[in-house]
Amino acid sequence: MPASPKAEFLSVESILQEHVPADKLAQVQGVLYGLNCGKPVAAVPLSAELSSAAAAGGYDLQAYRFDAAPEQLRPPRIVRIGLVQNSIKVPTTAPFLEQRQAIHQRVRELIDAAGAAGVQVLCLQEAWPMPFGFCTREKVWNEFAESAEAGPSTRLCQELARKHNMVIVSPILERDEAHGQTIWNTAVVIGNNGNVIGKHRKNHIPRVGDFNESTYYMEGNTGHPVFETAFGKIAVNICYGRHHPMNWQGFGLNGAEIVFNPSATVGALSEPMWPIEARNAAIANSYYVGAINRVGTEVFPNAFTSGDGKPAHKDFGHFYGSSYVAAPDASRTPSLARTLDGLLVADCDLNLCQQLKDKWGFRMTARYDMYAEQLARYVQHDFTPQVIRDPSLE
Ligand SMILES: NC(=O)NCCC(=O)O
Repeated sequence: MPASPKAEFLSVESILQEHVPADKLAQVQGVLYGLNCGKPVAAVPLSAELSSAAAAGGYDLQAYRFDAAPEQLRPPRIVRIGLVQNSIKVPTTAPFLEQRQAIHQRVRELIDAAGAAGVQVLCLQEAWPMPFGFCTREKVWNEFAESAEAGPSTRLCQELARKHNMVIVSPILERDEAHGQTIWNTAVVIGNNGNVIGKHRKNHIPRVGDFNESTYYMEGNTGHPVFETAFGKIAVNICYGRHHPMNWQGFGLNGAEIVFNPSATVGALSEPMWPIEARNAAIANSYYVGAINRVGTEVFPNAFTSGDGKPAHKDFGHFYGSSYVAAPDASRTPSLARTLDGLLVADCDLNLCQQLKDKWGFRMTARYDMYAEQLARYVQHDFTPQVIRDPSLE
């Protein structure tokens, strides 16, 4: 009998490993994940202590390495990045403080593991300190919004950034006190000294499926900032922004070397798109992408409808995790599990970005002047599409 689409499985990788004969698996993986410097993306061994802590803590822990070709005039620039995906830890009916504290406790555990693994730049999932209650349209979830500069989640990340000498990207629901308590979907970038370097607000707000986020916050007003950190130039393209190639491009034009894509998305809606979009962005923009998805099924107290004629329900569907890192040379890591919390570690030689620009010349061959001219025309109210109709159709 075919498996029900509702039945959750650990990962595509685990199915391949179980069913593809060992002598064919490397070929299959070579096509699926690409080659980095002519070799499969190599796994990096982590200490036995870290592996035991992951097993005891019930989370997936994987580590890989992306190389660049040796250069004569520059040393390698290797940065160890970490992606964290986590489920909520107590039911959405629990007191909000208890919910946030339980998530904080788990994320502290995962960041401490990343610190012990030597991670230098880490990114958490979208709206990590809260359940993703935006499906409900109930405004009560706004209570989880906090100050980007001084809220409890920023303070926790500042403490951990100092402790581990780590840059931490912390995507939260932001309450902007200075502007009439406006709510934003914001990624706070905390430097390795524990300082807030800056923040980026989600540019594109979904209006699809149960992602009723436009009920809560508006399109961001921070453009495409790149944050120059002690470990490289990073940027954050929050979730639904990954469907917009020009959004990815904006971070590339500002010089990003690593773009994180903290997300919250569910299987029925987007899983076939997930392995493609971030990877394509890495290729097209000659930078690394760390794609992070929430994990687990979150059930809410009150039923809501999806506006599709189907019965009211209390959950969003399954957040399928599957976080991965994609490199500018089209190679990528395998995914973290679809059903477990996880920490993905990847060593990225940033020299690969320039090497791919030199090899493929995507930036150089782009026709920005032509695109700019078309866009300038397109945004005019009297724009008419450039269509040349076959006269024989008359
Ligand atoms: N959080 C969010 O923007 N989700 C939208 C759904 C998707 O982009 O897959």
